[in-house]
Amino acid sequence: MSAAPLAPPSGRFISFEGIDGAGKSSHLDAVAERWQRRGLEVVRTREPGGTPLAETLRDLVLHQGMDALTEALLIFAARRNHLQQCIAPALERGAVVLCDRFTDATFAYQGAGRGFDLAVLTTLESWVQRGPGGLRQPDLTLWFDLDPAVAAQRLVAARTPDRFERQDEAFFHRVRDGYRARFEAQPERFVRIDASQSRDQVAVQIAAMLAERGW
Ligand SMILES: Nc1ncnc2c1ncn2[C@@H]1O[C@H](COP(=O)(O)OP(=O)(O)OP(=O)(O)O)[C@@H](O)[C@H]1O
Ligand SMILES: Cc1cn([C@H]2C[C@H](O)[C@@H](COP(=O)(O)O)O2)c(=O)[nH]c1=O
Repeated sequence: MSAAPLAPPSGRFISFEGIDGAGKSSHLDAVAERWQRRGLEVVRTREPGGTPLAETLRDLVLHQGMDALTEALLIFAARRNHLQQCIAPALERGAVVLCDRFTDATFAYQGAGRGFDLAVLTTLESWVQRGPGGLRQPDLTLWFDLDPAVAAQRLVAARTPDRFERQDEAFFHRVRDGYRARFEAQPERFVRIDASQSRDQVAVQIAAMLAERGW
């Protein structure tokens, strides 16, 4: 008997998460190409960013000094605009949305990394992400889990660091712990990817995870 045909995940919202340098972006592109080859509309986007307004806010957040509350408010303002202008319309059209980071990053970076009040983040999340169907969250989140020391080595050669990438290793240990806490709290939404492996081995993990879902 032949296997059931693969059904690409129309109208699904998939986020890619992890500390800086974990390897998300490379694999997001590969997943997008896989589904585009099958004729699916794929929207590749990122946070902060994804719309002209949100990209302007991204530039401020990544390059201007500010306190933690200002940072959190700008990130959620960018997210609100991104959800309204880009993500929600794409999902309604039946596209699959692949987003390089979403709100788990805010809980990991602003919450665990900066020590910002998690209750305030939860309130902002509910204001910004509430829609007709309830709180908008990714359907699936791929967490690229990597030791911060390894991520830092990968990034050294890659580019000039922004405000977050200049943080010390202790900051990224806290961010990683923040991601782990999200992963443990919502195991049904998350898949942990062992990002310490080679690019090819990481691609195999992702392919296996997609195959499990028939995607
Ligand atoms: N499995 C891997 N092994 C070794 N190097 C890798 C691996 N995956 C990615 N890299 C390299 O590490 C660097 C960071 O990768 P990438 O930009 O995909 O990470 P990222 O998680 O998207 O980072 P950021 O969030 O900071 O943009 C790049 O130079 C990339 O070529
Ligand atoms: C969504 C989001 C992002 N950040 C930080 C994490 C990264 O250091 C940068 C984005 O850069 P990338 O190269 O596109 O990964 O922004 C954050 O602190 N909080 C967030 O909610």
